[in-house]
Amino acid sequence: MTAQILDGKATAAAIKSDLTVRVAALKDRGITPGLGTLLVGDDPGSRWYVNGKHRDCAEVGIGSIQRELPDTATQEEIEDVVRELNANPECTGYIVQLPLPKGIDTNRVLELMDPAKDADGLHPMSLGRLVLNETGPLPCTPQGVVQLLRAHGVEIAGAHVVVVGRGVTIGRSIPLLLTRKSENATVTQCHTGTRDLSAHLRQADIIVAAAGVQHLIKPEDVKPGAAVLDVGVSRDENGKIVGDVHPGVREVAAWVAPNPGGVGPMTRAQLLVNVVEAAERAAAEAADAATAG
Ligand SMILES: Nc1nc(=O)c2c([nH]1)NC[C@@H]1CN(c3ccc(C(=O)N[C@@H](CCC(=O)O)C(=O)O)cc3)C=[N+]21
Repeated sequence: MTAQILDGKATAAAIKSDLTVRVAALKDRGITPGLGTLLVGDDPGSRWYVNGKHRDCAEVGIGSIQRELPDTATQEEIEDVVRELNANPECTGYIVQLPLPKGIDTNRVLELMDPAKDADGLHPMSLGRLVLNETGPLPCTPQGVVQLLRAHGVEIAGAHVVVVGRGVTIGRSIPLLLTRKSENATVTQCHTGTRDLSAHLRQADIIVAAAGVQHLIKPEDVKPGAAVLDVGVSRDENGKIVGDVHPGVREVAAWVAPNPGGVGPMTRAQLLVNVVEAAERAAAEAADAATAG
């Protein structure tokens, strides 16, 4: 039997259709959510992602604010754009596309962002709130993984999840999300220093592969019936995307999130969720202030 597909495209489309209704409701109250992006440099992949985000915004009725700088931009020039987006009332949420050029202090840029406008969930304040179980924007790819599993009825509560990777945008925060009471998974985090990765993988009910190592997850390392999510992105000599999961895994697993077509579209959908929720929070705070005053 071949695995069923965790269909990120279809799930993202359903999320977007729900958001379209919520955006219309905000507009009725005089609020138009707007997503800002700052792209530094002209990497074609990064440009492609950023353009995709603005296409998504147009689909659900969110406004777009696009800012670009050349790859020779200085720390100060980047920070000036961040300050401008912080102050810009049309921009209710924004992202600084990563990675930034060599020599730029990325954490300083992220810390300068208004946390109320953090659409990526990667601001230190947002990550701190996640640790503290407070509400706030969630990191897009990790939350995309959770929503993709939920949408397909894959049991998370009590499951043993093995995450491979410890990058800031994905690997580090997935255990924080999945071990919340609302998810109740048990999580093992593996990385390049893990001694016997295969032994850990064979225990997993759910594998989240975010290492960026081509075909790292082999069929013989997967427990029959497991769910395997491919979040790894590398490129072959022709520039085609190659994931972390060997194609043969489809013959062993019960569920597979392919790459492309799995978690990627969910990342983009969650970005829109964060923008809409930030606008909803701001609207609720404004209404509270009005009644209090
Ligand atoms: N501040 C910031 N936030 C990010 O969220 C961010 C970033 N920087 N830098 C780069 C990574 C990468 N990323 C992807 C988003 C969507 C797809 C996606 O939709 N992929 C499609 C198509 C893939 C293709 O064909 O190229 C798919 O998986 O089906 C992929 C990758 C967001 N990132």
